[in-house]
Amino acid sequence: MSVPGSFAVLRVLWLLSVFGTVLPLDGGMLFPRESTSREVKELNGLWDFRADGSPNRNEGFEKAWYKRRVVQGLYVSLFHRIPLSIHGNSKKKSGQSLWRWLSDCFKTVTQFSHALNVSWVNGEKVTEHEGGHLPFEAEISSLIRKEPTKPCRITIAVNNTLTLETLPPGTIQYMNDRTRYPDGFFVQNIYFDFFNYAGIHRPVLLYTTPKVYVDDIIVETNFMDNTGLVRYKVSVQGAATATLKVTLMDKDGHCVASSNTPSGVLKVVDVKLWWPYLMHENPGYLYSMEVRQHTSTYEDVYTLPVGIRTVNVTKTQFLINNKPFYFHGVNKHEDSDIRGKGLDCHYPYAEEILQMCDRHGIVVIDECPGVGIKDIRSFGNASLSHHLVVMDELVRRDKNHPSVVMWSVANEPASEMPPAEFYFKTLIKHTKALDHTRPVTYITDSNYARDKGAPFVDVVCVNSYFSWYHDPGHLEVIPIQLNAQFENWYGKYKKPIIQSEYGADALPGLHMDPPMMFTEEYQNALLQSYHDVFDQKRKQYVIGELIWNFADFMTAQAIHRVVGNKKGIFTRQRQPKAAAFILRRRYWRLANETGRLPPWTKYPCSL
Ligand SMILES: Cc1cc(=O)oc2cc(O[C@@H]3O[C@H](C(=O)O)[C@@H](O)[C@H](O)[C@H]3O)ccc12
Repeated sequence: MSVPGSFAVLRVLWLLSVFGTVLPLDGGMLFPRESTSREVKELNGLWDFRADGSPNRNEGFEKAWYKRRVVQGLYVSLFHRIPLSIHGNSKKKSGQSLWRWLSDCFKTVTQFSHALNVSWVNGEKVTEHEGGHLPFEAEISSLIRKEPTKPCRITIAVNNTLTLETLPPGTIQYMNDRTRYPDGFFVQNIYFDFFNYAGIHRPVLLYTTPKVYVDDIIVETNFMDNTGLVRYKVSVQGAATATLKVTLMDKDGHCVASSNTPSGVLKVVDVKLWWPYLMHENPGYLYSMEVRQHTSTYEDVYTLPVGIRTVNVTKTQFLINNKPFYFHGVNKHEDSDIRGKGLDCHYPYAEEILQMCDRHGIVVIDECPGVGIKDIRSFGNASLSHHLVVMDELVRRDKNHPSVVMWSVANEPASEMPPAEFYFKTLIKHTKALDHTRPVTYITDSNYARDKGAPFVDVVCVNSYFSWYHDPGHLEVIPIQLNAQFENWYGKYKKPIIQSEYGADALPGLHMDPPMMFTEEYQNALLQSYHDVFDQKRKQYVIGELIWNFADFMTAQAIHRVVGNKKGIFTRQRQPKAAAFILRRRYWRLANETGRLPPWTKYPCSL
């Protein structure tokens, strides 16, 4: 790590807001990978943990906890949930936020030639970041200790308080009626339906680069006939000039194209396109782009997986490689029984998950944490500015994933409110300016006639819960209401439509005939009714159906949540409910109709 002439960079891949300022977005955010010039160390495992429960919630800063190990006798692992909500008592209104402090100490790790001595870093503040869903990093070479035997300490303070201007937004509400609540009692109000976990949820990584290094790579792909076109741009930091060698290799490591310039177009003869699973016998084909830069003193090597594919939208279709693609699958949440929030995630998915999707040909709509924008005050300039930065961060992180075919800027905002028009016009224009190769959407549950942001999206994504939240128990309304939903949206906007959420809660093992709400039979019947309508409309302009939800997940406690949301087709422990079999049969039927099955799928996937 302390190789002479190298930078050490601390990368926090995910935690809830650390301090409160937005950093300017310059530089790349390439996923840290090992190479002959780079080392990566994962700092996962047990961290010391301390919640700041002091009356003004500020003791950690006042007493500079970052100057020593934080100890409370409670240890948490990165991938263990920290099920602390911030409901509780606080004496002072100004200091309502509950900070959690985590520290990790370590000594030299043998595979590195020098001392590995990093911390926050050893009492020195290195960075701060607003927003809990996207990675940030800091260069810490100057803070690394020189003596290899001295332990090093990283301290991170995290705070999951949500305000009107955070993403997701929330409010803190004090309950001042002393006949009903104790002194200082407050609650965190949220407008979304998942548990507001605190803590570090994704890997913290320490990695090195040479002082002159490949900072970013942008890749855009296309093809003509059987020639693939890979337009690329490499940014180098640390030197005004550097010599570059860009080599594109196929799966067998054979060079298929190369260049010596920092930007250009690589031509790939007899290209193997990146195809979604079930659209081709060989889905998820990835080339490797090796970028090798050197000066007289430094050499850096970074290898990026590259899938060559195109995405286009017409009035009625979503085209991948000019072939109609039908979205079908699950929405997933970052939640499971043991880990709580971890790598199996949402808003947005973890980089490791996107890498897996790249490899397997799983198509992803990449959504930012703009969920629960319900209060009109969250459409103000401060919120919008932050939202633009979050989209910068998301596109910067995920732009090179072939699996990511569309950006979603929000989920179920109050898009019928007047300020939503300017808000979404600006946000979508900004996102398109960041990436002109992908369509942009947000997920709406507003009425088609009143939605103010829909004119700006490329694909209309609609959530609806007929015979659940509306007309509960009346499955017979689904054909009429779902048909009307589609006709209304398409009639007004002439854009393709995805049913981005539909579903019903089901308690595993609860049965009734005739079906009643919350039984497995009701969930089945509801899905089947929706599917009948999808089967008519997908011949026209409906381009997808995404079930809510892959698995049951934890939420805030509420009278309509029975230890969390039970709309999973799997339980929170990933055991199937009856609906999982309905979905499996349906997806194989769709695949048989429209797809290309890899040879190994013949068994056990027959209907
Ligand atoms: C009360 C309610 C009514 C309604 O019509 O829709 C709706 C949608 C809600 O959130 C979305 O649906 C999922 C669900 O309720 O199961 C959520 O988990 C998801 O995050 C939301 O996109 C909530 C409540 C209502």
